[in-house]
Amino acid sequence: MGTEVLAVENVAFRYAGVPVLRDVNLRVEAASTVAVTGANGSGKSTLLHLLAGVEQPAEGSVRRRAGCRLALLPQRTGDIDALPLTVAECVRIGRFRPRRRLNRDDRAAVTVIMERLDLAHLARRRLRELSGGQRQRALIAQTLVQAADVYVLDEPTVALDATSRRHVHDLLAERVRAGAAVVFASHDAADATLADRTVRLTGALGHSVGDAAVHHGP
Ligand SMILES: Nc1ncnc2c1ncn2[C@@H]1O[C@H](COP(=O)(O)OP(=O)(O)OP(=O)(O)O)[C@@H](O)[C@H]1O
Repeated sequence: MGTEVLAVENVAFRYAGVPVLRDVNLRVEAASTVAVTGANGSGKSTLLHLLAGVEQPAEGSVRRRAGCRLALLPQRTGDIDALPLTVAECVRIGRFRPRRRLNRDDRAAVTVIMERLDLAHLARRRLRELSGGQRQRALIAQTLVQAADVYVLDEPTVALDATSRRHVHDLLAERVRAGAAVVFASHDAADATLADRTVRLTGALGHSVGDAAVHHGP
């Protein structure tokens, strides 16, 4: 077994008393990929928020390895579109540290990720002037430019064309080969074939109670 970076044990979660997840168990190891699948409303985003510490479980525990650096790509909301940010500024935010200017490594990482995600020609364009897929690429770049031990991505490729999707898959595979863990949500079962392990949230009774079934291997 690999080194554990994140673990979810017997977790339950409720929004204002309404159960969304129960009995969820998940172990995330370094240098591995975990897919979280399930229908709309089954609790994928909620589970990712618990992993990232954005939400706290009602029951059970979420453990993160000490010092674990986590980069989160939230599911797209309209909020970001209203910000007066250029693509380059959006990506640089991924390297932001309080009271420190971006150094040469930071700037090089920004340049590389923008090239890899075909964003260089859009660097000065404002996010709100972009197509949905272009904007999603900018946000993925902001996440992947971070030096993280775990990348948690909520439906990263949902708005992307086949070429961009392949670029993102290649980048994620590289991060894993370099020792990071990747956890991503998808409602596309085919995406799960990319993962070493899949957590399927079944949304029992067709509504919002998700049970996790963990399968090993693609
Ligand atoms: N802030 C909230 N307050 C109350 N209920 C919420 C909130 N966010 C999500 N829910 C509910 O929790 C359930 C799980 O939502 P979640 O967003 O985790 O699902 P999902 O699997 O990510 O869905 P999708 O595939 O549509 O993105 C849904 O029934 C949803 O209505």
